[in-house]
Amino acid sequence: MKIGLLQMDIIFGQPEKNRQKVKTHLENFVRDEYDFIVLPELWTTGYDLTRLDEISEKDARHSISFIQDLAKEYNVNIIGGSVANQKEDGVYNTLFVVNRSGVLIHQYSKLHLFKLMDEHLYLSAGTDSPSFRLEGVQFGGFICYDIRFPEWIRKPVLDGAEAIVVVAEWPEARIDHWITLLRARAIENQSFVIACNRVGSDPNNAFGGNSLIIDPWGEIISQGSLNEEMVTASIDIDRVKNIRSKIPVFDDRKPTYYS
Ligand SMILES: NC(=O)CCC(=O)C(=O)O
Repeated sequence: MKIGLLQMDIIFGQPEKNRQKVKTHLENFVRDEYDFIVLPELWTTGYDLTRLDEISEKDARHSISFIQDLAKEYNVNIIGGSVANQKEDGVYNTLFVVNRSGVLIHQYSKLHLFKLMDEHLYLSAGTDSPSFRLEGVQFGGFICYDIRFPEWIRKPVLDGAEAIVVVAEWPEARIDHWITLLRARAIENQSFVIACNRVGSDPNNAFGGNSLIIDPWGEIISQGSLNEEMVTASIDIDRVKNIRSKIPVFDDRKPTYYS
């Protein structure tokens, strides 16, 4: 299973320019025949939250159909990062997943809003399940700040997830937390972690790249730099079974004592 994390810089508040950027990157990289491409959090708008009324999309329609076309054209599954998704009752930060045939198979709106970046003032928290299944693999899909809540990441894993996908705009100032938390989520859940962060900066933050593909033993298989690039790795999902049989954490849990 070949994965590509599109660790891009995001042009602040310019959805059309960002879509063009993604298109160009895919044109340049598709020859490598990926199975999964992952985009970062809020990749159309960045954190231009004060202008969301103007630049967010009704039901994320435009970006979803854009990703659907790319998925079909390049025969690749796309975890379409997240986009600012305008609904009747507010704007959500929504991750969506499109399969190779261009079918939208999953949506998840960020549950934990990050006050330090003003999300609670402009965005609404979602209530969706993070679980989805694609190409015979069970996934949990999360957005940035969510990784600080291990009990939330655990949920899809208890439902059978073997890989955890994360899309993010994580600042460079806390990049040690990003790496440490993601390695911990991989080790404690004995799952692959596939995490795409952005690079570059906006008026408030410089972002830390370091997109990561981590195996279920916690080893980093591939790590991004601070530059715009495609971070890639091929993973063998059977490694999950192998690690889980070596240290049977899931058999040894004592959930009756945990609440
Ligand atoms: N976009 C986010 O959710 C950022 C989360 C973050 O920076 C953190 O430290 O947590």
